Amino acid sequence: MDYLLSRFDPMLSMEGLAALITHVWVQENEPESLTGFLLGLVAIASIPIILFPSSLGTHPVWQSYALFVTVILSSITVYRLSPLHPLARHPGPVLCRISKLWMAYISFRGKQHEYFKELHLRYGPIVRVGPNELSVTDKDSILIILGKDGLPKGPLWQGRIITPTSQKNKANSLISARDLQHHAKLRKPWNKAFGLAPMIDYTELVINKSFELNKLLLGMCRLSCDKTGHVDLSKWISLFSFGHDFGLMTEGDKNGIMKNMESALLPPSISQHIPWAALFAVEQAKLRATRDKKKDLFYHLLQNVDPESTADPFPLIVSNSVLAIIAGSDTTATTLSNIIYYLLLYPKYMEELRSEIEANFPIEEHAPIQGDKLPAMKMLNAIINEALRLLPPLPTLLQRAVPKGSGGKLIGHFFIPEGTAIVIPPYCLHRDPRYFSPRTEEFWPDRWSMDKSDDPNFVHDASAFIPFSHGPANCAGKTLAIFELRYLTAMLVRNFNISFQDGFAPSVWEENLLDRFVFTKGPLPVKLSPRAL
Ligand code: HEM
Repeated sequence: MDYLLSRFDPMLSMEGLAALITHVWVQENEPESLTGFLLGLVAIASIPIILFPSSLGTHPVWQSYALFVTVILSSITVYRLSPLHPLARHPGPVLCRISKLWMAYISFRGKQHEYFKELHLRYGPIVRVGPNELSVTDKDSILIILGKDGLPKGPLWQGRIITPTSQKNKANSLISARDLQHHAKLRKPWNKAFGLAPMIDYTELVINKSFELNKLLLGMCRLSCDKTGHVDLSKWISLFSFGHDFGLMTEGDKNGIMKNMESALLPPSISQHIPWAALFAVEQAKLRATRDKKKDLFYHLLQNVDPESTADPFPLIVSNSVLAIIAGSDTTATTLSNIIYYLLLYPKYMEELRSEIEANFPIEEHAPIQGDKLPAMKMLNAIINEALRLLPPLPTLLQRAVPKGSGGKLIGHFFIPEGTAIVIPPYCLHRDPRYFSPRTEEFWPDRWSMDKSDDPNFVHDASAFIPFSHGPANCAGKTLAIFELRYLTAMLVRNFNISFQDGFAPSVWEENLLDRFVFTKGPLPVKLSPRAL
């Protein structure tokens, strides 16, 4: 005893105690600012040093800090792995249960969607993918989590806040609004801006943009002596989608905006901020506010601004222009490129689709592609759906969270404690044989037109098909996106013969798809020749 007392060090003992108390406090009160949190830790760890300076005679100061860090990390690890943790009953890899750092690494590698699929295969429909996070692939949970009376957005939006330039812009960003009422308020102008009348204006803009792309591609074919253009179709499709009348298709990406945007998707997929986008948005907003009178999305959003909530529409248009660019361009461009990729991989469907398009808009007669006929074209829509099923452009992180103070939520047989984040990964649901089989992993558009009664083993559960998410925070631009997908696919397939360039290994396309919250893609080198000049 005397020996123990003689070895007792008040500074180190208090350091250990401070670390345990800090862990308990952090558990209850999640810090919002990383800098504030780190400064707080240094301040707490310094208290024992200030109170017991005499101990410094026997220990260097760094030992005191090292002990604090070791105790707090060990305490967190033990608690997260222990049966005392509220999510202890849910299976998941040890590294995921200990820390989010492991998932940040997986995210960095870009194959998060495949990792989630492996986890669900190994552990079942509910997997613990983070210390306080679950991933769920039971389709019955979709309504409970994403539906009308579902949960607000999850903590990932805390870190992904776009337009961080000012509080005003933050408060106006629809996609990162975590409070249900605030989200509903911000969503109203978007819903109106995608109503029937505005959609007529947008379809005209999409048709003009498609003509522009058609003309550019034809021009490239004409330039070569064999009338065959060698192009990276993925790049041109991106210019088309991102172009949204920013002149990128005709002038090219002179300022590297698109390139910047793609590289800017990596940091937020790990830590989360895209400041350059705010600058571009401010430019766009100025342009819109001063001289541009086109009846595009910005025009309609401004028309529907709630005058009580935003006297000055500028912050609204800034955050919305970033949102429209980010939410709408990569998603549409990747899906369009995926559709062409699958059609090149499965020429049978290219031919069937071409016959359907020709039957409606014969190329010899120069019949214009009519938007109102597209929804009834079975093969066209089956092909689009099948590409969205296999490669949903937002593959993994549809995230919601049980709010603190709510008391928790019952999801099926499971009670989910407050503070838990829940992910519904479309990529995993879409490739789950419980919902789509047979040929679950194959591109098989016919599944969309088959009659269930033809084959008792045939499963096609469209309620598990959620490329645009579900509920009050689903994709606001879905109608526009679907129109763009239908129109441009029909135009390209009718007007051009398309094939992979020699030497391009098609498998590289899927290898290059990286899950950076939305998919980013690599080049799609194709040969194009006009079907009628
Ligand atoms: C193929 C194309 C597209 C796909 C697959 C897609 C998919 C999605 C998904 C999965 C979400 C997330 C919803 C959630 O967290 O539950 C979303 C949100 C959103 N999308 Fe799209 N999107 C596409 C194109 C577009 C376009 C063209 C626009 C508009 C220009 C757009 C605007 C938005 C907006 C504003 C949100 C946020 C909605 C909210 O938080 O209420 N999207 N989209």
